[in-house]
Amino acid sequence: MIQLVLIRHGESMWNQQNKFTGWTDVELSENGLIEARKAGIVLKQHGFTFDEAYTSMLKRAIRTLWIILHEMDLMWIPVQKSWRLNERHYGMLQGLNKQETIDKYGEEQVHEWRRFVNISPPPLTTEDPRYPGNDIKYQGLTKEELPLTENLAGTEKRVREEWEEHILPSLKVGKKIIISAHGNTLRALVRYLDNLSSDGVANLNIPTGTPLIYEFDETLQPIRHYYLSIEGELPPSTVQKYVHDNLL
Ligand SMILES: O=C(O)[C@H](O)COP(=O)(O)O
Repeated sequence: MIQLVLIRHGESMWNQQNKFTGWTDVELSENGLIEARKAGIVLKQHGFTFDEAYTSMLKRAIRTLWIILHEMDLMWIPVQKSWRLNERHYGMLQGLNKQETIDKYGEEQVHEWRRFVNISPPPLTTEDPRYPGNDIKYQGLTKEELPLTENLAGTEKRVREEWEEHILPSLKVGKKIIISAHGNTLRALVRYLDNLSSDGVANLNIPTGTPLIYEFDETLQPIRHYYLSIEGELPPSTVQKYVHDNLL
């Protein structure tokens, strides 16, 4: 049986302030730092270890991974950072408070922007300071790869590229892998792994800082998945969703 560990970064400063974050490079909150440390302790206590790690270009996911690997004395393993694992880009919504956006545009429009696969929030212009083309982290990306906004289909496409190009080949040769990423990139991966419809993940909100363990058979077909806590396995249905997701 092959295992894969997925973890959404610990609570960020903008999760705490209920703001649309996307590619904005915000820090973890104090609570998020504690969540990341707990995740490392839980994974170590339950006998997990890793050969490789994958994360995004955003510090909230990178620092979550660093804290976990530090707790497990695994800071020496190779870490692949990729923009393809970045959170979904939220366009002009980045930096806006989620509740204020609902008050302005209505719950239905905000739900469409957040969870409809083929709907994108209003786009940035290339002059906007939030445009990734103005960020040295993304200097290697083509103009087509640099988002002004993004729908979930676009997020899924780039996550699948990273999965097929780097992560799956490593799993196939028996590498033990952890992926530290974001709410929508992990929803995209879960949808792909479990072959779910877009409706199947519309109400799936992956909690921050809680290890999600996937088990595969020898043909890399998913057998089951569960969240891991100090007490052990938690069925997905029992996991306390992240607060801000419940606000919307
Ligand atoms: O980018 C964000 O704002 C959050 O991390 C995910 O937001 P969502 O749950 O509204 O997609």
